[in-house]
Amino acid sequence: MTEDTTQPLIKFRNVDLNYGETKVLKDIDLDIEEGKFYTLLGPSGSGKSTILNLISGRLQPSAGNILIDGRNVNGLPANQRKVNTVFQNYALFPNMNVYDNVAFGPSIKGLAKSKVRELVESALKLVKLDDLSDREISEISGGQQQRVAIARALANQPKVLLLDEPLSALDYKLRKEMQYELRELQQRLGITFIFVTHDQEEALAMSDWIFVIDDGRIQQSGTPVDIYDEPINHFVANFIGEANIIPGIMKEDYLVSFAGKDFKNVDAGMKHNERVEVIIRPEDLDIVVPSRGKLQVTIDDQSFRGDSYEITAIDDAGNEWAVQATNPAKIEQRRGLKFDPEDIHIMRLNESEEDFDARLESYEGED
Ligand SMILES: Nc1ncnc2c1ncn2[C@@H]1O[C@H](COP(=O)(O)OP(=O)(O)OP(=O)(O)O)[C@@H](O)[C@H]1O
Repeated sequence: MTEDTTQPLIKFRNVDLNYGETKVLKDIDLDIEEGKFYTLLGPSGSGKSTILNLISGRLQPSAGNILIDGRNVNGLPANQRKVNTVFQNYALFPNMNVYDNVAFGPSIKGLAKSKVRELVESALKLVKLDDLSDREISEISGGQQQRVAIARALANQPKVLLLDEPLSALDYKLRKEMQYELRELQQRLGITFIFVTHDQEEALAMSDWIFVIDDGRIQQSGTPVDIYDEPINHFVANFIGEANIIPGIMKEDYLVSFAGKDFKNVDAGMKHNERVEVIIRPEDLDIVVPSRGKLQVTIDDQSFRGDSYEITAIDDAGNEWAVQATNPAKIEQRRGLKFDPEDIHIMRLNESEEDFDARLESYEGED
């Protein structure tokens, strides 16, 4: 295996941010590489925008170091960083037309008029607004304003584009379209995007890499598939998609006990009889005739979700299971729950991200 010696574009090492006595960010370590789509995902108040503000230079860390391109930027003001931000409210100038909004950044840098024109035209083309450059901001739609905000940031030719919940003001359909467009734009330009959202579906759909933030800490980082399939703790499992989380005991490698029964699974590397939490996603459960079920359940509730039914079933040990099913079930009927060994995911209690990664690597290497 060849060692990857590429230097991350942005590095946080042991970064804290305090407001007086309040610790808003705690011991943040992160690496951002060039040319990828990163997402900071977490609930309101978790610290996502604060991380963006530290990257852009609007805030300075209370402790720790931030490096951009290998250079320590602690204390370096925002206007000296090759970073631009697109805000949730777009922060456009309402009294200027589309062209002038986009031209603002390059113009105040004192570039020649012809160079400004070139940058503006190219940025507007990228977001497909080149035919609206004379329109006033009040004469374009919300989705178009969103694009102007992106074009305005791109006209500054940033190495990194920071996007702070840029889609949250859009309706569902437009939001889906813009998710696709942003992802496509990032891939075409090859510049680094760092995108903030509290919407897990959006994060899973758009990102190369996700940092899940809660309570001022990075809870887990990884690809969307890794985070969905192998959440490190209760918070991540609940926040990313829906999850059934049941207490269990790892009796030995590849054998877990929960709901009063033993099941084969695919996890290893825990202590003998270690207490764990077991996760099974609702879409990985099937409702079957009782004789084919691994667990016996009674149907408790169900609701129609357009493309599926969400069914709640209670097992004989009293655990409640959410099941995503294509067919309806009958309330109070006795049924079986079916799942495969690989659908059972195990979380240790209080495992650090380093230990978690090392354990996954060591037992995945055994196959
Ligand atoms: N100027 C400030 N003074 C004191 N506390 C602040 C200040 N700005 C932010 N905070 C606190 O810092 C924490 C993190 O805020 P931040 O804006 O980074 O969260 P967020 O994850 O981006 O939330 P949201 O999704 O709601 O924008 C919050 O608890 C917030 O109340």
